[in-house]
Amino acid sequence: MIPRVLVATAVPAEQDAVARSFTADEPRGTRLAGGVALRRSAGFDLLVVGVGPGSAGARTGAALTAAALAGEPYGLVVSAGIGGGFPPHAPVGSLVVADAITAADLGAETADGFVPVTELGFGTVTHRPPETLVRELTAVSGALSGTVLTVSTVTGTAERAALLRARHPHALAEAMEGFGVAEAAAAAGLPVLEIRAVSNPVGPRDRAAWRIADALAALTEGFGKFAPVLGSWNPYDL
Ligand SMILES: O=C(O)c1cccc(C(=O)CC[C@H]2O[C@@H](n3cnc4c(=O)[nH]cnc43)[C@H](O)[C@@H]2O)c1
Repeated sequence: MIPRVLVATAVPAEQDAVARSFTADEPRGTRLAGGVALRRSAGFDLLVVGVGPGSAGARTGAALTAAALAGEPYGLVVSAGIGGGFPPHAPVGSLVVADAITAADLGAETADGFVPVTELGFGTVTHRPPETLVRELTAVSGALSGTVLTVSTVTGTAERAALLRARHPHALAEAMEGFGVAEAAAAAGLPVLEIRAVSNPVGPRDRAAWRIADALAALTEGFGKFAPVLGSWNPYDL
């Protein structure tokens, strides 16, 4: 059976960019418990989950639970939107499909440096999307694949960017929702993907220079190529 797909974006502009890739049918809205608005388009359900991992995790979890209780469970969850790219690995305008979704700052600072929660005996800091699906998506789109970090604070200095790359050598991008969405998916026993279109370099803050329109266009173009793969993906190919 073809899995139902939930696509979580932080803000409506990102949702619109995803929806623009579906030329086939008109979206229709549904209201879930707690006032969560769900937009249904071309077989995909699109949900605005807010900025940051807490909001993203809570709203994604609510939508997954509501769907399961209604007897229409999802089979796949996608965190999508714009993000910062680590230069020169992920240039502005490029598209990144996460092969690992990692909480970059979930842990403790010690005299010997940062310690992730897993080394303190708690939880997880990384979720891994299905390898076969990541391979197929990069093959159809030319997207990059690597680690996407989830941060609660947008990186604003070259020093912080270098520190994150030193700690996570496979990191291509950072954003603020992926790990929250992934935690909700994992709690529901579902696979997760994260897709980011790079709007700005990770490094010294220059918000005026963010190329948001270019990144949103890249997201639309990328989703146009991803949608047929996601729509026909068989979870048993995991
Ligand atoms: O102002 C707009 O038109 C607009 C349109 C779409 C999105 C935005 C956002 O500001 C979304 C914030 C969202 O972006 C992610 N993001 C982007 N760059 C970074 C970064 O360098 N580090 C961390 N996160 C980044 C993040 O996921 C935010 O939720 C505005």
